[in-house]
Amino acid sequence: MDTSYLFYSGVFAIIFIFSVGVLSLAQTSQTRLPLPPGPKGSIISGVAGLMPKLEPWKTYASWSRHFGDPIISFRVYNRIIVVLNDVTSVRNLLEKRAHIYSDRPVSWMYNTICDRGKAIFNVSSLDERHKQYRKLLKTGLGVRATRDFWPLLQTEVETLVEGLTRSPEKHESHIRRNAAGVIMKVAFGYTVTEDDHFIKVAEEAAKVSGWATAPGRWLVDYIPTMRFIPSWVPGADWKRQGEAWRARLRHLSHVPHQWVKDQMASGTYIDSFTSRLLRPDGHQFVNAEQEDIIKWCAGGLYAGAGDTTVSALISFIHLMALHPEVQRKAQIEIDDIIGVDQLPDPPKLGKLPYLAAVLKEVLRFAPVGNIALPHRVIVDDEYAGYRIPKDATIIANVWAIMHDVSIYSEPFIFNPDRFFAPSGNDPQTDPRQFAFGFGHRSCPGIHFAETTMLLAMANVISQFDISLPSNTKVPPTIEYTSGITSHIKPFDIQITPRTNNKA
Ligand code: HEM
Repeated sequence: MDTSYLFYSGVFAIIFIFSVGVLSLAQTSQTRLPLPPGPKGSIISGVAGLMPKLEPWKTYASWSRHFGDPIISFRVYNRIIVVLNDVTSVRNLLEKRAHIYSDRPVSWMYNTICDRGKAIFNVSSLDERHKQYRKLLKTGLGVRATRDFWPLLQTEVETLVEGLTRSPEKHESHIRRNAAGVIMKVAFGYTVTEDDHFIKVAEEAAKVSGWATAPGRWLVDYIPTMRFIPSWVPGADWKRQGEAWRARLRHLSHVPHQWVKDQMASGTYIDSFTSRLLRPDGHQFVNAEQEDIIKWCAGGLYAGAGDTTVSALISFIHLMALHPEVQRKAQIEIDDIIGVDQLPDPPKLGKLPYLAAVLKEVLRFAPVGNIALPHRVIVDDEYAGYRIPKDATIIANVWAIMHDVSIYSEPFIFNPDRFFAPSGNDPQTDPRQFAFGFGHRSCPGIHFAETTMLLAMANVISQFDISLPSNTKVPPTIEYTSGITSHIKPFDIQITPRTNNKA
C-alpha cells in the first residue's frame, strides 16, 4: 500500500467509524439476539490483521473449536463474516433458506469499477440475469448436452494420453492443456494449439480478475463511497488501475465471442455452446440482449472449468502415487469391465463404481474449493439463537465438513472404500453434496466436470502406472496451496506406460 492509499484510509476511517456506530445502534435496537461468537479484533479493522493468509479454512475450524460453536462470526472493516463449519448449519441456511442465502458479496472494485458485475460468478441473485444464466448453463452443460460433447471429450483425452506418453514429466502441463482444450472446444468450438493465443487471453482475464477480487486488497470494497473519487485525483491510482482493467477485461471477453461469430459468418464452424445458443433454431440470430447473456455465460465457462478440474486431476495422480493399492484396484476394475485393449470411453464410465468412489474420495480428501465461494444473505435472519445480519458474507467451511469425524470416519485417511457399505454399515455421505457448492449458486458444471474427470482418470490409469520414484525413502507430506481453488503442492512422481503390466 502506498502513502496516498494510507491517506485515504485515514480520511475514510472517520466515515467508517461513524457508519459502524450507526449500523450497530440500528442493529441493537432491531433485536437483542447476539451475533455468532468469534474473535473481535480492533475497532476499525476488526480481525483484518488476524486473517490467515495460508489455509484460512483450518483457522476457521480452530476458531470454531475455540468458541465451542460450529457457527462463528467476525468483522473485517465493516463486513460481518459468518462461517458455517458443520453440515447442519450449511444445509439449514444455504440449502433450506437458499432464497435468501444465494447472493454474492459485492466486490466494488471488480463489480463496479472493473464493470464485471454481470459475470456469472458475481451477478446478484436478485438480478433477473442470474436466473437466465443458470437456465442456459443447465441446458448447455446438463446430462444431454454433455452426451453431445462425448466425441470431443474423447479426442481431447487421447491428446492427454499422447502427451503423457511423450513427456510424462510434464504431466501438469498436459492436464492443464486437456482442461483448457475441452472447455475452449465446448464453449467456442475452438481447438487449442501449443502456446495458444486464446489460452493466453483466458489466463490473463483470470489473473486480472484474481487481482481485482483479492479479499482485503481494495479499501473501496469496505468503504464503497470511495468509488465516487474521480480517477484524476492525485493518489487515486487504484481507481485508474481498476479502469484500465475494465477496458482490458472488456476486450478479453470480446475476443473469443467475436471469433465464434466470424466463424459462423464464414459458414465453417464447429458446433459449440456459443454457436448453438446464438442461433437456437439453426437459422435466426438471437437479439442483442440475449447475445450479451450468452457472451457472459460462455465467458464464465473457462473461469469455472479452467482450474477446478485441473486441481482435482493433479490431486488424483499424486494420490495414486501414494496409494498404489487403490490404483491397482481401479486398474483391475477398468481391465475387467472395459477390456485390456480398449480405451475407456464416455458411455462406459457409468460401469466403473470403484473409479467413481476414487473421484468422490479425491474431492473429499483434497477439496478443490475448501471454502467454496462466499454467499451473501439479503435480509436480516435468525438461526440457532443468533442474529445473521442482512448483507453478512456467509462462508461454508467445506474443508471442515469433509474432515468432520462425525461424517467421515478416519477423515485424514484416503480410502475410497468408505463409499461402499461393508458388512451392513451405511456408505459414508457423498461428498459431492458439499464439493460443488450450495443453493442457487451450486456449480452448474457438476455433471460435465464429473464426466471429464472420470474420463481422464480412467484413461490415465488404464495406460500408465503412477508411482513414487524408486529411490523415495520417506513418503512425501501432502501440502496444499491456499487460493480460491486449492492445489496439492506437487512432489516427485513417476508415470510409466502400463503395456506390459496389465492384469
Ligand atoms: C472439480 C470440478 C469443479 C468443482 C469442485 C466446482 C465447484 C464449484 C463451486 C464450489 C462453486 C461455487 C458454489 C457456491 O457458490 O455455492 C462453483 C460455481 C460455478 N461453477 Fe463449478 N466446479 C467445478 C467444475 C466446473 C466446470 C467444469 C464448470 C463449467 C464447465 C463450472 C462452472 C461453474 C459456474 C459457472 C459457477 C458459478 C455459479 C453461480 O455463481 O451461480 N464448474 N463451482
